[in-house]
Amino acid sequence: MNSISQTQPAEAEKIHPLEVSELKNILVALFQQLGLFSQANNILNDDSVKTVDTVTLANLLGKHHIGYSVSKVDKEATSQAIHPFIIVPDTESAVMARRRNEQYEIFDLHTEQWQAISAAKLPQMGHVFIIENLPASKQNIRAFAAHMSKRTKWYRPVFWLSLLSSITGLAVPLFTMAVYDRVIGGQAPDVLPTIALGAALALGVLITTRLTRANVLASTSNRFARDLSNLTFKRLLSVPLMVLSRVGISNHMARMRNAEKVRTLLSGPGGAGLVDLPFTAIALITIALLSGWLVIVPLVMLLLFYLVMKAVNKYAQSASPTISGDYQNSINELAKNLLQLKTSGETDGWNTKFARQCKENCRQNFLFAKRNGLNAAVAHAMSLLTALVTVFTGIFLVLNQSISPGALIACVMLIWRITGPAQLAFSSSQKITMMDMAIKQFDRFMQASTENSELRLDTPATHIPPAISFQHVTLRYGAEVEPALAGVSVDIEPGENVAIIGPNACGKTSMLLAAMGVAEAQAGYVSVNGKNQKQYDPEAYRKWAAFCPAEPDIFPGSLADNLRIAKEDATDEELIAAIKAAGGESLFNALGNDLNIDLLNRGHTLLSAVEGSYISLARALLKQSSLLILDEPIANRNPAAKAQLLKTFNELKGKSTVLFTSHDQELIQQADKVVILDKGAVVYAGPIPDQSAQQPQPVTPQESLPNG
Ligand SMILES: Nc1ncnc2c1ncn2[C@@H]1O[C@H](COP(=O)(O)OP(=O)(O)OP(=O)(O)O)[C@@H](O)[C@H]1O
Repeated sequence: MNSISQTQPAEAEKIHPLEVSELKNILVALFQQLGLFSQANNILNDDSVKTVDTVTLANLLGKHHIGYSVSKVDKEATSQAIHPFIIVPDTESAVMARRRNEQYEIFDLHTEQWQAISAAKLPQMGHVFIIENLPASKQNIRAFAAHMSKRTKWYRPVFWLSLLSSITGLAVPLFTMAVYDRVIGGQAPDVLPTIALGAALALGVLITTRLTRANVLASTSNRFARDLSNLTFKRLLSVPLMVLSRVGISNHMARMRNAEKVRTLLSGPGGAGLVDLPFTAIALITIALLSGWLVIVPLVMLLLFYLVMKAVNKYAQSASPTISGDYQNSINELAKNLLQLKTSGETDGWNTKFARQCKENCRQNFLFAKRNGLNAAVAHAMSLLTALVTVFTGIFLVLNQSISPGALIACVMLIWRITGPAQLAFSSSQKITMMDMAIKQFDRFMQASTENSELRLDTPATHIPPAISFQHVTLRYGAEVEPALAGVSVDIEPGENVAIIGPNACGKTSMLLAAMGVAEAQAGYVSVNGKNQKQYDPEAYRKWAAFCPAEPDIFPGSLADNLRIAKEDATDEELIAAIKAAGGESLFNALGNDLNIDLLNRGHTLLSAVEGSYISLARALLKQSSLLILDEPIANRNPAAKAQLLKTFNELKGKSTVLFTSHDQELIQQADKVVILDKGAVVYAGPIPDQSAQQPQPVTPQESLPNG
């Protein structure tokens, strides 16, 4: 995928907050014009894309791997456009246009024809989405570099500001020289005010350019960090679950933190030092002009500086802490399992482990800090030495009267303008190494395959309950482990209510995850309405299918915030109806019938697991989907909540296809069909067995069903 395509939504966000009429049709037409007919159909048939604003436009281009850029309407940009482009004016409706030879054409949505138009008639105010490359383009293996190059504008002002600041930075040494040689040596005090005024002016310019440049660099690095965070997060969401679960949470956190490392690339003194480094050439040229061959001395010293610092840096890097990752993992684990640890009373072992890691972490960090201290001290000493050697060599030139004393003083002052940035750049070398690693990791991550592809563009028919068929599904979570599902074949009719039951770890959840398309089978497939589930657009499919996990996930915010994750535009009435249908009336009452109370901060009480499960189930019910996939929706409910949930289940019959796992016999009894799993294989699939026909003694159906 081209990284560019995903960098722009944040840019697009601020440009056109209003909904743009017909933008969806324009986007569909654009895809058709680009020859991407499946993608065009995907957008056209996706019910969740009702209206398109510029953010959605950017997201949809990104989703379908179209590389694009957004800028203010600009003749130069549009005249270079190879593909059709979309102009979103500030006031009028959006248009799709293209350049044909020397002429522009705009697309008429009604006649579906291109019509010639003069350049002057194209909207002049607004933003233009230029299509840069199509999905077939080769994957960019240097995603970060590609992203950097998109932000072309930042380095131009930085270049000019740095140049100006380097030139005005010459002022102080040169004025000092003038004072020494002309005012003192030449006995001409009358020129002093002019020199002072010039020096003040130069200093003013120097300070202003430095401040402005610091702002540009800080804002650029923040933009990078923001874009990279967005890109990483989006990519995380589109990587298949199996890949994500193999990698682990700490890695995801490290990835998100990479953006922070990149933030330090340009901001701060290290960044300024790096930017200034090429401009030290100006100081070197000035030294050469003032003192001739004396310039060789700082040049040789700089080479020595470089060699010594390289060795010292290597020495410092060899002490880079290696335990940081493990230490961070321990902290995460500790925070997550604090309650279990306290209740188990087995804290001694953890204490010892944690204290050991803490001590080792401190030891490694101390050693590293010590070596970095040495690094800084050597860099400082080398700077001093360079200045001193220049002074000592220069004295002979002064005594020879080859150069004036003022020129020597100016040269020594200029040496600091060279060694200063060099010192800063060297002291940032650790940051640079870390950032280099972060960039490489980012590039690798951007190459990870995602679930989205041009083969997955069908949108499901969301208004009818689907038929679902598991066809010889075999699913394993790792090469070395037994399959969680082994050749599972089950047919589920539209509107059927199916209970998946069996002992613990028999593969019930895995079957639900396969139906959701988040766990991918290695063999066999799941078909939905006769189509392989993998043909559907993963986002559209999961927007439609309502899933309730066994472990509730509560996000910071209120009950309303937590429920609207499932349906953004749900009314308060819908939210209340959903929480009640999930059996969570008691939770709603406990919250004072207020949807907007912060769940995590209400008097510092936390939600119980069952309260959380009401919210998870309510989220699923809120979607009013024709496909419900529920993992243990009824576990540990009180009788009133359970009765309500049984009623809800009854009401769903025929309207939605429902797959659920449960150990609750009453709920299982309501199902139209049961699938009994054992060690990942189906041992029975069909209507609830008629117990009386099989048993000589009448037994309750509950007794005959496997009880997990
Ligand atoms: N993400 C995963 N990574 C590795 N193994 C997994 C993963 N999820 C499940 N498993 C393994 O797959 C097998 C089936 O697990 P699954 O959760 O599907 O069973 P289950 O019947 O739902 O169990 P339970 O009733 O305990 O919820 C188990 O052996 C489990 O350890």
